[in-house]
Amino acid sequence: MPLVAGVDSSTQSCKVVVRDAETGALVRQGRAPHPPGTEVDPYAWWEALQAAVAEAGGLGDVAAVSVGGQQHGMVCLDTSGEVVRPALLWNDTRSADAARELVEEAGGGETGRRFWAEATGAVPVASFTATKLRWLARHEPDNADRVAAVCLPHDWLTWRLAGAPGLDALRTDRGDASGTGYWSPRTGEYRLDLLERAFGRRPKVPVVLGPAEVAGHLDPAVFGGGAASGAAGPSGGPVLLGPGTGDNAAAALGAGAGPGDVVVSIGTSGTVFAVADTPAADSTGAVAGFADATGRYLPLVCTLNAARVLDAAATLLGVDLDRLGELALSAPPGADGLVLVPYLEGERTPDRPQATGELRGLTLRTSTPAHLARAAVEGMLCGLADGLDALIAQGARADRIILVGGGARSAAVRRIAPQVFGRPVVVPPPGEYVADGAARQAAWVALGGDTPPAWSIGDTEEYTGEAVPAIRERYAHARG
Ligand SMILES: Nc1ncnc2c1ncn2[C@@H]1O[C@H](COP(=O)(O)OP(=O)(O)O)[C@@H](O)[C@H]1O
Ligand SMILES: O=C(CO)[C@@H](O)[C@H](O)COP(=O)(O)O
Repeated sequence: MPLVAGVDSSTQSCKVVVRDAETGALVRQGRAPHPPGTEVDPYAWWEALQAAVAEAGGLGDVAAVSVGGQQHGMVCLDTSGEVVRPALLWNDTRSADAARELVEEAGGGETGRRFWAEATGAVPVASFTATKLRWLARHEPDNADRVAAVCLPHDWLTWRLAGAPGLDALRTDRGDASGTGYWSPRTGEYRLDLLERAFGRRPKVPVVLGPAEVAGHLDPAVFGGGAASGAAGPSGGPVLLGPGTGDNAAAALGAGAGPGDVVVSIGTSGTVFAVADTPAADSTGAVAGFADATGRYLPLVCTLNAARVLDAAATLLGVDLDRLGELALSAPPGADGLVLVPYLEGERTPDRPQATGELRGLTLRTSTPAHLARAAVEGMLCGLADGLDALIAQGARADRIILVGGGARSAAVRRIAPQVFGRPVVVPPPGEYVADGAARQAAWVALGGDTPPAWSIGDTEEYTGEAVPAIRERYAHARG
């Protein structure tokens, strides 16, 4: 019974699961928080990973480990492998002007957007690594001069697990490479010319591995040495490191998404994505044509405002998340016309990095905690419903909608989602689907084979409900 470990180094926390490689059965798990903010010292992720591994009972008996991580974050390293500056995260919008510049320089308007969509699968927005590099070159030239290599959060953590053995040992995978803005999912090659266009030169980038290739071996020294601390695999051999991937690609693997499935993930980000056999190139910029973790593609829509909209509404009302959900369910569908456009961190889809949130339809009748709670849940879901429309417009089938992420733990979200989406949603048992996907990849690396091992995700629950079109109509009017 070989064991494997999967890591989810996401925006708010690090989660580690240890599972049976063959059956997928959960053996143990751990988690540790990440610091807040959109600019984070990567060593904070490293410390959280170590704490989460310790809580999960160490890695001494696992055959392989894979890391799933928040996408796009810019981790810059100097020639000695030291971090040049804190990482800029996917939800840091300071590079919005850089994104606009890159589109302008490619011809602007539809021409510029089409250029990028065809070259890299996606139109640049502030989230993507290429725009952050442009920002760095413009605003911090001294730091930019020190950059010898650029990589992403999961690449850096995998490299640290290997003992940080020199910049040539940096590895990534197709899924995360596809969120940089300088890698083409269609050709499977870097576009170093576009990296140079963004940054002014070509720092080293990680080698892109195939879905089950070995990225290296766990360094015996990283957890203090000795087999019990994770120095050696169960048979005394080295612990394999999987290629890892971006958190959404890992969630697709963890939730067992297949043809016809659309995954809606409600974490810090809201994402709507499908596994596809062909790459996407949406010049409107709504759908990012990423790659997945199995050799296929992952067309994806991402909003900046998801579970934290619920956190913010709960704070405003002075209640916890369970009470927020009860309040939301006690108000009528449509909240009697109260609409929250929840652009609390600006927004990425639609591309409005400077936007702020708006509450519309306040009356004496709607000025209640229940109405506000309902408007928060509905507003967040409306942003995701727009994403679902965009994905379908790009050819995705949506035979089944699978709801995952921290926000899916809310009964109100699960019950209101069908009214907003106009379709039933399927909810797997509460779990850490990104970490699970990373673990499934690790099992694939450990066991070999052409496809990942077949793991069951357990019994799903289906939530149904009549569509309430007025919710989206009023939202569309309010968001403009
Ligand atoms: N019972 C719950 N009801 C509503 N939201 C919840 C609940 N439990 C967790 N969450 C939300 O989940 C979010 C974290 O989700 P997660 O998927 O772990 O995020 P990330 O992967 O971005 O770090 C938090 O913002 C929190 O509000
Ligand atoms: O930017 C994207 C996808 O393009 C985000 O989905 C990040 O990958 C962060 O994910 P979470 O931490 O919210 O799961």
